[in-house]
Amino acid sequence: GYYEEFGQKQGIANIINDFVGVVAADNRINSYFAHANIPALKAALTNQVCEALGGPCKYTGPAMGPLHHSMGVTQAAFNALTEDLIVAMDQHHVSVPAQNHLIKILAPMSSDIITK
Ligand code: HEM
Repeated sequence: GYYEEFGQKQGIANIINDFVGVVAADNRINSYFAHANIPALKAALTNQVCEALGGPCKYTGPAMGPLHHSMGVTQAAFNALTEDLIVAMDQHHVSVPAQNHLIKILAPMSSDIITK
């Protein structure tokens, strides 16, 4: 399954680690993360992606809407973040079908996350 293709929880954690690094270096969106708790963000994203891919993890944080509600996330920022995730998945040689599977799960969350 896709969970195995991503390298299970450790593989996902490695991809998320690099993804957050790509975001931090991305001047289009890194200002959103200026005050973020990066270790907590990495742990939460790892659990969320692991669960979404059918792994034995559970994301226990707030729902996406309330969490991002006051951040003023734009469509352009959402798209940039998605591009950064693809960069990180490419770096880890995740296959295109597996990448598309994850993007298809995340894309509908944009309606809760984009508020501006
Ligand atoms: C499908 C897309 C997204 C998902 C799945 C997602 C997921 C998450 C999760 C799970 C957290 C919680 C971290 C924690 O509990 O500590 C979080 C926080 C956050 N997200 Fe997102 N997010 C998405 C899109 C975005 C976008 C597009 C932006 C802005 C460009 C953004 C900005 C933030 C910020 C600034 C935080 C707060 C970090 C902190 O205060 O410590 N997110 N996101």
